[in-house]
Amino acid sequence: MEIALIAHDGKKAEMVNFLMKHKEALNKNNIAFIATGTTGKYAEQTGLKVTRYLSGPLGGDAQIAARVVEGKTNMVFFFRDPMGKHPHEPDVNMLLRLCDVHNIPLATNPATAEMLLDHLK
Ligand SMILES: O=C(CO)COP(=O)(O)O
Repeated sequence: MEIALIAHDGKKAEMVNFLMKHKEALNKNNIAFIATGTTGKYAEQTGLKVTRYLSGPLGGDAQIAARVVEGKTNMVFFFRDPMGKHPHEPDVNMLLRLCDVHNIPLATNPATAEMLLDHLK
């Protein structure tokens, strides 16, 4: 199964904490990780093997949205920063919308991501 990891700048620390906290579970299952560029770099620092796409503002969200549409990505952890303004907001909304269109589980905060992860165990 493929899980996409994405975090806005204000949420990258939460993503790293989440990945560290659940390292064992994430490594135990047969999961392939993909990520937007900078999130992927942070995720790699936790020891995860990650395929990195472009940074969000350069089209990384759109690349991951395409994988969702193609049925390649099975789950999305997108820790959005509700306090931030993002130049690529249309891409962000597109990804969120397409997860709903294709019924792909989407966690926009660590609490929900933990519940999804529990389901995988
Ligand atoms: O902007 C993002 C999501 O919309 C994330 O992109 P980065 O992981 O490259 O910071």
